[in-house]
Amino acid sequence: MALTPVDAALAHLLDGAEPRGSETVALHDAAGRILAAPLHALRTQPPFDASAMDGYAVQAGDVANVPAQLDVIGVAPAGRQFAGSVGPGQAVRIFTGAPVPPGADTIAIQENVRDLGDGKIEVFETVAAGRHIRYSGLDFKDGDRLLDKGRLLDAAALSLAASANHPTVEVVRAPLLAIIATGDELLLPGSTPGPDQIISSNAYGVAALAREAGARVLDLGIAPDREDAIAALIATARDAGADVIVTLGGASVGDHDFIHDVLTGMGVNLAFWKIAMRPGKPLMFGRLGDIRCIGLPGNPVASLICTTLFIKPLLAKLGGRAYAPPLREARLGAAMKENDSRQDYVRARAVETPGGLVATPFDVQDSSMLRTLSEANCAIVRPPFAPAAEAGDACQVLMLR
Ligand SMILES: Nc1nc2c(c(=O)[nH]1)N[C@H]1C(S)=C(S)[C@@H](COP(=O)(O)OP(=O)(O)OC[C@H]3O[C@@H](n4cnc5c(N)ncnc54)[C@H](O)[C@@H]3O)O[C@H]1N2
Ligand code: MOO
Repeated sequence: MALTPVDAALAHLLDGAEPRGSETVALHDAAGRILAAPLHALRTQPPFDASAMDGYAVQAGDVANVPAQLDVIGVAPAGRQFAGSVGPGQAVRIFTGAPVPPGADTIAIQENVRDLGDGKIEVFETVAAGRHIRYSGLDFKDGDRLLDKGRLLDAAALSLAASANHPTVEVVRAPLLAIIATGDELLLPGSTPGPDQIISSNAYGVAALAREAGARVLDLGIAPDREDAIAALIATARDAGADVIVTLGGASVGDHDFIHDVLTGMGVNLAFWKIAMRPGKPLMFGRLGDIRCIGLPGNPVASLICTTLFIKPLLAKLGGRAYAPPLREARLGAAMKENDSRQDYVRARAVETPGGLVATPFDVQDSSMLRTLSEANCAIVRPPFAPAAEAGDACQVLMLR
């Protein structure tokens, strides 16, 4: 079977992926979530003409010529409006956020006022009508559409929703990703490995990337290299309501690589198996009913690069989010040899220079090496059949951090 090109593989994954339902959450639980419906104001803000400063509510005509003496007839703190109205020659002591009393049309800030005692003040700076007044509805009016469907609920959006008097918001249901590691050689971190055993690492990075895309994660642990054991965990994931099931390892063609047979045996119609990419060649994808099933290669670097390029965009789309892997233009810091038929993601270190970003590939690119992946901050993208390139040549990089 021909290797599926990277773009075609991604298109298969994203085909038909849409948000699945919504849920109501309290504002404090809504940070980072995606609005499932437009949000409208349930009130007007400010609901009255409000003073923007501490000072005195006055008539502008009274302070056109200064100094001007006025009688203070009352007080208006925030939350308690002055009951009367302000007439000529009169002032009301007012504080930021308080309703401007009827009759007053401007605010003399207290820095420009001298208290003469006996309820009298002297204003010694003129103030134009309308100064320091926030008119009713300045921010928003009852019924205004404040936030669009699909909006990420960041700090400003959450405070706005609260201000508009919403105690809860309707957000897109976060997709559930189930992760199943496979392999007789694997043990959980913290175990004491036997001489032929290693520690299962891939699930932790895959889960972290999935959460960055807004997904919930169900880590189902490790299945031994037995078809019935792997199938049982896939059934557990399905019963738990997973939107996406990811298996780690067993995706290739060895005698102990069962994922292909397990998935097809459970009725998954594979859209592709094996892609024109390095690392990541054995990737496979298909659907079990509504559930997207992805067989990730076991090599740790392959599993994380594939998650970045394929699973993050899928989870983002299922969660109603905009996401594209972060690609940047750069220049090579070292020569690279010509590429073969697979799109190569070459771990590299990129630095900002006055002439732009310069990416230098690491010498050793074995896809088992997590230390180099954690030292890399990008992967140089080498398209299929890219010719040999010199240091200084333009290239594209996938930023990893
Ligand atoms: N004859 C061929 N052999 C291989 C091919 C091929 O095309 N023909 N492809 C190679 C490539 S590329 C990759 S990638 C690997 C991936 O194979 P599998 O998906 O079947 O992965 P495993 O064989 O199960 O494991 C590979 C490697 O990764 C380790 N591993 C697996 N799971 C984990 C985990 N959860 N955490 C940490 N490490 C894990 C496993 O112990 C192996 O060392 O196949 C090549 N072979
Ligand atoms: O996906 Mo494999 O890592 O090319 O080693």
